[in-house]
Amino acid sequence: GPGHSHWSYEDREHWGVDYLDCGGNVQSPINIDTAKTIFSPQLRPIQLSGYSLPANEKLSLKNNGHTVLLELPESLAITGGYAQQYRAVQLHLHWGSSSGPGSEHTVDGHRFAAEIHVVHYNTKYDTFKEAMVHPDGLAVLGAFLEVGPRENPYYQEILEHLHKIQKEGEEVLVSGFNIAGLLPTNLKLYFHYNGSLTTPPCYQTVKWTVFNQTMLLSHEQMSMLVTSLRNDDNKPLQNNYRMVQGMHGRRVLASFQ
Ligand SMILES: NS(=O)(=O)c1c(F)c(F)c(SCCc2ccc(C(=O)O)cc2)c(F)c1NC1CCCCCCC1
Ligand SMILES: [Zn+2]
Repeated sequence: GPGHSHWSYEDREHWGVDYLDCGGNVQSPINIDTAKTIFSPQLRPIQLSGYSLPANEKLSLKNNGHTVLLELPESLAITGGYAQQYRAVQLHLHWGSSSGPGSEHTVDGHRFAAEIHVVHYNTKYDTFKEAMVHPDGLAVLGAFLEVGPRENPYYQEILEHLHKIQKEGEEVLVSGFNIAGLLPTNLKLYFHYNGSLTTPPCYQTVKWTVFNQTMLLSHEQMSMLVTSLRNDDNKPLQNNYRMVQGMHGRRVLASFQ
């Protein structure tokens, strides 16, 4: 992955020593205080294109020691809701453990069981690496995951492979499917704010969208997510979320009242 020295969620308080941006004022994740959000009717529904991939398209699913990461082709694009076009790079998850939740963003202090991030870059830049150092360079679509009454077939497309990539560095090819199924059906209701990558190098170059509608997985699926993977110390890969960061005067916009 991108060259950076060893870091872990245990020493998250020291990231700012090696990575200056991690100590900045435009950091993510944040607590979304719904009493302080600004209703912004000009925020249009998010529109996705190219998200439905044929089964003969093979995608790399990797345990990188910090999360499970699904590489995405640039044919997936955000074509509505942002001022410019963004194309997909990868998606990954954040989760807790069997004894507690692990979303990165919180809403009114509530931490959800887990959270998906679909990372995109602004196509006005030639490459993702170029884009990720510019303030309008990245767009991440986030959604919360909770336990619900039945199995989620879209998440099963990822979770059913986790037992093959238990160790850090292991990867497997998975068949294409409709990636949009990993995100809420209602793409009109969301929070929007300027923030950062939630991992070193913490670049403050992300326009965040956090959907209001939560994704539901079965209890068995959530358990699969929180127990299958190991980190680079061969310990359980759990609680891979950063603590919420200060707003420093930032406001969160809401596309709904
Ligand atoms: N929430 S987030 O979007 O900030 C985020 C995290 F919180 C993450 F924790 C991660 S994983 C840690 C970074 C990393 C490590 C190894 C590899 C590899 O071996 O391929 C790749 C990445 C992770 F990959 C991402 N997304 C990445 C940010 C890391 C640098 C650029 C890669 C694309 C976006
Ligand atoms: Zn993330």
